[in-house]
Amino acid sequence: MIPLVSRRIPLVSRSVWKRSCLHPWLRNIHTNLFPMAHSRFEYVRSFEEEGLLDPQHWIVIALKFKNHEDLYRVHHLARPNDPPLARLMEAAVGVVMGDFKEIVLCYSFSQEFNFVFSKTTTLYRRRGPKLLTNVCSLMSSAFVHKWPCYFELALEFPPMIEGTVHLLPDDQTLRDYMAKCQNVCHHQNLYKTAFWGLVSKEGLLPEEVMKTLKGANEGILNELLFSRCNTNYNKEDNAFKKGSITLRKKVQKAVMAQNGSVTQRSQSAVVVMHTDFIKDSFWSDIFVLKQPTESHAKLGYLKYFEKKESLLPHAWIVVRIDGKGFHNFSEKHDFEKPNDPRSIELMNKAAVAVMEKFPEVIFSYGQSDEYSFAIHRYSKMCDRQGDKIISNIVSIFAGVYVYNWQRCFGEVELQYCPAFDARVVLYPNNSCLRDYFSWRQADCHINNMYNTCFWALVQRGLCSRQKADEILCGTFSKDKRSILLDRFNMDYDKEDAISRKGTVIFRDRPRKDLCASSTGCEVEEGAGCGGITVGHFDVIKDEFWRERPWILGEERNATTLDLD
Ligand SMILES: Nc1nc2c(ncn2[C@@H]2O[C@H](COP(=O)(O)OP(=O)(O)OP(=O)(O)O)[C@@H](O)[C@H]2O)c(=O)[nH]1
Ligand SMILES: [Mg+2]
Repeated sequence: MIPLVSRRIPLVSRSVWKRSCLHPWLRNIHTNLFPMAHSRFEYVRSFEEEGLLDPQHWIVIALKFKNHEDLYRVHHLARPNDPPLARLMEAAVGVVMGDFKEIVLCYSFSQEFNFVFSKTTTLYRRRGPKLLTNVCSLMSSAFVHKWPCYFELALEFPPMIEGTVHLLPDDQTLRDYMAKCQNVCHHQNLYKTAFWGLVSKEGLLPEEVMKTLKGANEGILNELLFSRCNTNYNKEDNAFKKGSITLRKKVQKAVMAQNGSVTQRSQSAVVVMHTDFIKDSFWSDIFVLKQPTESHAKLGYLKYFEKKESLLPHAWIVVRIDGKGFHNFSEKHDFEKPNDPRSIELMNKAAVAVMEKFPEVIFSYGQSDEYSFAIHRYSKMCDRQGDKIISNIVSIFAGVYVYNWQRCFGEVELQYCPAFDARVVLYPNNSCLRDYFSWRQADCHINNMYNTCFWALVQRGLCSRQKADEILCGTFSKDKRSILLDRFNMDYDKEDAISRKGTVIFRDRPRKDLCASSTGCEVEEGAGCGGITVGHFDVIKDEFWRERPWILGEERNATTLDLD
């Protein structure tokens, strides 16, 4: 068994943060040592909302691949449906359902996915954004991870997935929701089959086909397929006509005991079916609902069950991404301690990709397994719908993370698909926004100093992890500095800025005259290309912001706080 201390101490930001109240910088502000210090920056946490979902409702996480059309075009996939792509999507759904046992059902077709969490789930205390982004990012990373199993051609770009959360109060609503999705699948697929049928069989241009099919109803489409494309739609593959239903089923499995005898055990397995679940039989025989339900024709009312949260206009939007279970992930992939440059590089690549994809993101800051993105206060990104913003960003981040894994980690194989959660926080003015980033950088500093001492003590064989914790418990920044200097001849300030300060990314300055040396900042070599600068600056001091007033659009009063 791993001693509690090994799980608690190394790089666990929250626990180290709690101890950080002993840091002199914080000590000056608040002398109360326990429980948590209330630094001037820490107040920014009070802007965070949890987004708890009502109890006893089915939770549906609906995802849609936004760059699906580009995927088809760029990778020359078969129209109207590409079978390997469908199998890849099924495999990615399997990964998500394997990780989240609380998902009881998933209905997917084309580029849309509906993951249903059980009514009673208490996963993440039913925090909507956390459920949404974990599922969304895992879907993205699984898609990228599994792509080579289905295609020889390399994947050109990661998926961009937009997600929404739907809260359904009873079994009838769940059935209606699913029926509506299968209806959409049917109509979309019929149209697509007719469209691409005419393009390929008659050599028509897509624009011409669009004109021909304008306003065509189901009967016309069927007839057109039959007479002009020699296709009987009823004989098309059920996987595309009806979509895929993935659910858990009890199956009997033969298990061999130690004495060699074989017994049958009932186990839960994920199965995929392509059936009609508009009919009663699905709900009475396969996915048995507790309440009686019936088939409804009018389903328009379902749109009111989408959880929609419009973010306040003119407020700064911060999206913070955090790796799921990265303590284990880093152990599994043998990350260097306390900081692995490969991991930092990979996180930075993913963050740069987010900034390149979304021009609204004006600034970002990352450390350890987290990244925060500031979206311009006047941005209308995704109509300022919080769930859409976080899902778009987290899907790109996770996809690029996996996409670049080999580039950064070389021979080290990715053992499983990583997931990230994301939350959105609003800040009313520049001052609060700066305090937010100061808070994150202070956290980085505190963790890093602690971890540098901790691993120096442990890795150089001076003591056990438990002993190192005892030595460092209650120490101030100056104590840690002298431990490093006296015992290891390490000057903390000369350690890499990338570890001490984290990584800052911002859109390039319009002024050409600003250079790294004049600001005293440390900029990575080769950074600054493509209109985005990646560096390791101090964003707590005024200097950074004063010299780059275009980032926030205005100046603010000087802050007197410093790290030490
Ligand atoms: N060795 C090593 N570990 C790292 C590095 N970056 C991140 N980690 C690990 O990632 C963890 C991130 O902390 P948390 O986000 O609080 O922990 P978590 O395990 O991801 O848990 P949740 O975020 O709650 O899912 C750290 O505690 C480290 O264990 C690195 O460069 N080297
Ligand atoms: Mg984490």
